[in-house]
Amino acid sequence: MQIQIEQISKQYNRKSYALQNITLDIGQGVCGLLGRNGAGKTTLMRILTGILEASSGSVSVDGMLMTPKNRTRLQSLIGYLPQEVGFYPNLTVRETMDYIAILHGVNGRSRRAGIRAALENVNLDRHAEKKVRELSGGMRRRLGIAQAIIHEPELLIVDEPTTGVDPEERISIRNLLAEYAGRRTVILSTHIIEDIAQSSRQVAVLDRGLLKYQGDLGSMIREAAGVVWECRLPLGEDYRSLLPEYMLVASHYMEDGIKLRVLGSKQPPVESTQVPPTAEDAYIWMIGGLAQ
Ligand SMILES: Nc1ncnc2c1ncn2[C@@H]1O[C@H](COP(=O)(O)OP(=O)(O)OP(=O)(O)O)[C@@H](O)[C@H]1O
Repeated sequence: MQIQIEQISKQYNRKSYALQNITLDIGQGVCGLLGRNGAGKTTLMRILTGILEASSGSVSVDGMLMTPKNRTRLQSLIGYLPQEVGFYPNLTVRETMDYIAILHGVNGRSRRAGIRAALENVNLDRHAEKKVRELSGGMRRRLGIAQAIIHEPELLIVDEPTTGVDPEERISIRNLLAEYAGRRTVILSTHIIEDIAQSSRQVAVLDRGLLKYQGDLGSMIREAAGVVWECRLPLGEDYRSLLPEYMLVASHYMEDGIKLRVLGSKQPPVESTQVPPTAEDAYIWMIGGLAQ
């Protein structure tokens, strides 16, 4: 499936842009949409699903423009997992799926088979008779994915699927999304680089409504070549005043000093060596540093 986003802008008010002139082509596989809170990820995803209208620009899916006339047809090809899904706590997993399948118009025998397949896909089949209120955070996220794939969409859009889940669940969610993307397109938003590092063929970085990068992860990492430094400072030194122009990636306090990983185009004026960039370095470099 090919998704073309052309010059999309969105203003919720007249003062600022949530998205500004975003042009992005997305193909088969996992596309990681990276950005910190407020970057515009949810806004872009909602526009892609047809829930929200852009202020200007266009979206087309396999050549079909997202217009009011085409919306229902296109939405039948799209599955969406928002950040928060309002499940009924007293329904069981199976009842929840049944309810959602009916809303999608999946009926009869194909409904039962579809529910079974979706629950198997997310490893919830053994918990089908559990009440939603008895599920862990990670299991709820997996139920969210199951409801989004009940109609076997060609395009699956998931908004921050690993937020608030433990590390083991996070890996399991990443794997099942990668597996789903084997034959289809998955757009996954996150602010956690590890969520996309293994599986994403394409990466897009949003920052304050602007598209800072689109391409593959390897090229994104190369963008930060030559700007990553490991520095050593004596304990007690204030690195913020010594290195005010550098972006901090990590700091480690050791018994014999402070080890820092910083980003900057020139060698820092302290004991330092240049090191190869990681995906995280490249991401922080692109968004101009982490919020302090
Ligand atoms: N309904 C709304 N009305 C007004 N402003 C909004 C609305 N929804 C989002 N915004 C603003 O648009 C910008 C982008 O928000 P958006 O939720 O798309 O970002 P995000 O990258 O998904 O962040 P998060 O991960 O925190 O959800 C933010 O400045 C946000 O405050």
